[in-house]
Amino acid sequence: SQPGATQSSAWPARPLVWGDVNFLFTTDTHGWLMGHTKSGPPEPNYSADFGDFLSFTTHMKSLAAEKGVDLLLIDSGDLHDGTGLTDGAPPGQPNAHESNKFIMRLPYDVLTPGNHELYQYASALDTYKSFVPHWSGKYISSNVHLTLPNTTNLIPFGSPYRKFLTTQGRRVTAFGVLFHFTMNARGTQVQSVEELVEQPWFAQAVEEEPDMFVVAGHMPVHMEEDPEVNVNDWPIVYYAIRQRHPETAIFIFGGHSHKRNCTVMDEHAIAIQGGRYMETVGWLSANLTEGGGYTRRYLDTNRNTYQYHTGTDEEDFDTLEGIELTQYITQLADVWNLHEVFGYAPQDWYLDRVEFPHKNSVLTLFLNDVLPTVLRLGAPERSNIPLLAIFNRGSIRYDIYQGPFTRNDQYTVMPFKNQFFYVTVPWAVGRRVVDEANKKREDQARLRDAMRMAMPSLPQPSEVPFPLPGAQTVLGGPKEPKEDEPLTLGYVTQDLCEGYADDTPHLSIGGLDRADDFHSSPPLPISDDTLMDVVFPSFVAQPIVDALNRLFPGQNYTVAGLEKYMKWGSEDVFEVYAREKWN
Ligand SMILES: O=c1ccn([C@@H]2O[C@H](COP(=O)(O)O)[C@@H](O)[C@H]2O)c(=O)[nH]1
Repeated sequence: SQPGATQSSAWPARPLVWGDVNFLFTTDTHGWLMGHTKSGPPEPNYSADFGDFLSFTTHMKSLAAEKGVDLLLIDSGDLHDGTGLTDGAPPGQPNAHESNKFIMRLPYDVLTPGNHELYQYASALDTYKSFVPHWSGKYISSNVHLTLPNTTNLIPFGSPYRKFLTTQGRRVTAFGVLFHFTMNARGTQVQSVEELVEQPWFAQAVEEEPDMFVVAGHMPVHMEEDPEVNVNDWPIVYYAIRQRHPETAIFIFGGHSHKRNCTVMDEHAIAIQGGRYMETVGWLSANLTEGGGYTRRYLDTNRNTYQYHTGTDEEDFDTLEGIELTQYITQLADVWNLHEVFGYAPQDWYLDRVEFPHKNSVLTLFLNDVLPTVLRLGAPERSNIPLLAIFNRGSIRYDIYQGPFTRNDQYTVMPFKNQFFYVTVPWAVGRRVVDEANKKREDQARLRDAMRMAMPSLPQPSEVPFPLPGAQTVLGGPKEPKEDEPLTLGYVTQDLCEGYADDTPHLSIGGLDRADDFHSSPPLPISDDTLMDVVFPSFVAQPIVDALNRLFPGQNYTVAGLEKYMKWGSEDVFEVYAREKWN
């Protein structure tokens, strides 16, 4: 792991149960290739870096070969937007250009893009040119297309599908599916999942019966409250395959909601996903031959986990390639100055453990102090005009831990490069913008729910042989800790499949389901006709402009007509604040 990373003191509770077909899977890694290096709990649980992960997968592939079984490695997308390694490149270089070279060192069998691969055309194009070719067909994007500069023809972003033989000779048909993402950059195209399954090439690819279908997709395997994340179109893919092949094994690997979860779809189909930020490596094993059945496990990403499951120790765990990758990651972090300290955070602030406006919520810190401070510093000439700052919750991505606050931390909290725009309106209008913008989101969610109700519901699994024979230890609810075994803080997963699936038992860190909605700074004691500046990030300019036009008819606001509030963008905000207040 990276120099200075605090190692975990926790260990897995029981060995993995291997089947004849096994999977390791990642999703929503968002650039956390350095691992989590802080000492505040639960960070040490996730302290392995991508070099460690490479050593782990190498040992696991060897174990699979020794056992004469298959082991496939899958990723479900969102490789960048989340740390300095992916987003801290010098100006002009597309996100993830360097970090993608690290990912290319891993022996993935199937990868697929997430929505973050498509926000910026420059990164999408760079992925297409510098990353996709390396995978020789393993990077699959069944419903994503792109146009090359100065052309109009849509071409597949990755391969539309992949048919291959596993090392043990099993025939696999694989697809890669992204939810119907609509905020993608001009020059990229995402087909809806309904449209995808109607394509003649899709029907043709599905026609021939393989030993198993493997579908990696950037959509959650469960329903979510938040309309931005509640994009579970898996039943459409599932039915498209099931109609033709009633009993063929289907393995679905989801993502996007940043949670661990699992759904049994029928006796021969299961959908599962790991969490986010390289905190989880998922494990799924199945017997295709002896009466079926599955086991699953959510592994914490630390060296204890990796060594325990590969029967290695500090002496023989690291492979040369793993050590080399760790060193390359360290070097890039040094070259990009990611450990430069901007200030010292006086306490922890959490994203998901407490609710806004709790004093330990990173959202509270951001709205009540960070944003007002930085906006005032950034536009001193407007400091006599009252200010309402609006932001979208999804732009804040992680906790802040007490101690040195570095350039890398700035990217883990707020990686996006969005400008701040403003309009000057009477307070009577300004105070209603946030509610109005959120109302529209709720309307869209209701519409989507109505469409979903029109879809056939999933069959109830009957007598699903879960888990594999020999895996009984996995059942029976959370493992009781031994009296002398102190539990560390971490995830305690309750997914939709049978039994207990966390690999290492923990005291629950808690976690809240939140919508990615709009928030604003506290109300002002001013009269309705006082003019004020409403400031918001460019990423949400369209919904805010729409809300303003509904509230203030006749003004005809347009995104193109908006002015920048200050020179700093969202990626600078925490640096400016930490230098000002924590230094
Ligand atoms: O430029 C950007 C791009 C995205 N966001 C925020 O991120 C979420 C999507 O993140 P997921 O990990 O896919 O959930 C999006 O809804 C925005 O809130 C941003 O702020 N700026």
